Amino acid sequence: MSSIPSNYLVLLSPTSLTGTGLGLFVLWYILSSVVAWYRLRHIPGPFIASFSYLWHMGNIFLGCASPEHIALKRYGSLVRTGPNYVVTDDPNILRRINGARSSWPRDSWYTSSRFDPNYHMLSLLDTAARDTIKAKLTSGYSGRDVQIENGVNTQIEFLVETIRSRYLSTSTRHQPTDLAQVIRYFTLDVITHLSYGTSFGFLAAEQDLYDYTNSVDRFIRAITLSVDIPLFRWIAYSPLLTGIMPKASDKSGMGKLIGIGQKIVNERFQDNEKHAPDMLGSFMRHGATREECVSETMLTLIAGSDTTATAIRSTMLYLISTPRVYNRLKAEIQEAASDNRVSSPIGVDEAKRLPYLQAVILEGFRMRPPVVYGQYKAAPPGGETINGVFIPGGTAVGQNAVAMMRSEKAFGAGVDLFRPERFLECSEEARREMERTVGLVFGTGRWMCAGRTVAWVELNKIFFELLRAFDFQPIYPTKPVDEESYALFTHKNMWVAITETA
Ligand code: HEM
Repeated sequence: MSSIPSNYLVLLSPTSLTGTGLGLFVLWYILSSVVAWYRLRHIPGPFIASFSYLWHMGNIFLGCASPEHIALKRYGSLVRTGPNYVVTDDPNILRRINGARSSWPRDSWYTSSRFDPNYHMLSLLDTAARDTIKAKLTSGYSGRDVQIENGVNTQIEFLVETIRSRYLSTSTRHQPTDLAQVIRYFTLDVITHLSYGTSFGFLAAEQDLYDYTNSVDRFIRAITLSVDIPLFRWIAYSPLLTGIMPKASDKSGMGKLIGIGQKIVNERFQDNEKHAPDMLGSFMRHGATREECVSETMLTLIAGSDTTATAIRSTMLYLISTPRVYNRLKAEIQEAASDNRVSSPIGVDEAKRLPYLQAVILEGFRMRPPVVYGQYKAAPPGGETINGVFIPGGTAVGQNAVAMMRSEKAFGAGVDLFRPERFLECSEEARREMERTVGLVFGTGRWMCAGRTVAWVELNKIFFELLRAFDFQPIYPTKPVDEESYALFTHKNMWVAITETA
């Protein structure tokens, strides 16, 4: 019997097999990186992003996605940020690829907004399936079936009452207040009130119920990695990790909120209670199933709390650090209130008649568009040429909202400065165009944010009511807030002293 020569046995030893495996992996990595680089080599961007996701990973680890995306302006309006990612700050490109008749579907980037086994409107890739579910939800989101303004009024009144009773500083009492957290609780209460007919009571409890906001903060890096990096996305949604995903049976975190939502939905379906004047009632009346109602009401909370909170906190931050703007807005508010031109809380129609308030809201969005980048759509199979640049089929093209909002072409000089006057010192036509561009923070076309009516109602009321009742002063002016940015912003430690309005 012939035996294997000893020099072949050496080749089969564990050390040499590991070495060969490693070598093959390195070879595969180099070849696939070259192939990835080659495909989109004509699109400029950071070199490291042309063959790897390291540019994104760096932003995620350092929490600096916003400044890094703003800095991409130097490469032009179509910039490569990953092997298959391109972002744009050109409003016309975004309108084109997101338009009602566009043939660009959602890229697989969207799947990772899923937080339980069921898909919701935002995570569905199939356009027809997403349109079908959207049709069942539209009346709830748009306010046709839900008294959005009444719901927001109730929560604003409660916020003002709560600040007055708990967070007020006087000449004899110093009461530092973390406005970042107060606003986060407010937006959570608004959205749960509108969705389920009863707020979950974050502000009343004056604490992070079920450790929800803490758990979102703790996992923000892991969540963003699984959103942006295909390999991490695959791992996060593989059967390997189903055990660690949020579950309705969890005692805390997102799972706990899913559990509470599921209980409310189950009770409604048990009693066939379809008439409630909230979003859940509307979804049921328009034929959403029990599972769809659980996922879609939870989505309102995920999509509608930290986004709106970012807009409120950022605008408040710029207001309290810009005395000229603060005083001018305060004067407009006091004049409208003393002339009895406004209700209490102010109505949206009344707020729209206050030009400076409107300019402040737009400028706040411009300085900090709550969704920093993303919303990638996939180029159709044959590819498409945009502004003279060929985009091969399957390339994911997304929005660089922060760079778009800092465009001199769209907003004139001094784009890094908070200056609401830019919306007032121009022709009506120029103002309308700037307003249209700011509106892109909600996306555009067929994919536009479903909850923008809710957000606009909140924003039209909150600054007026906060500044009508109170004055705000940053306690640490050299570091008024801790801010990080991923696909969304996070704000912590926004310590202010709040006093009765002078
Ligand atoms: C200032 C606040 C907000 C901003 C800046 C914002 C921004 C966005 C953006 C950029 C998108 C994605 C658009 C795309 O895919 O191209 C989106 C989608 C969505 N937003 Fe908002 N949003 C805000 C508030 C809200 C609120 C309050 C709600 C809930 C009441 C909400 C619910 C949703 C939903 C359900 C989607 C998915 C829509 C779909 O799949 O068609 N958002 N939002």
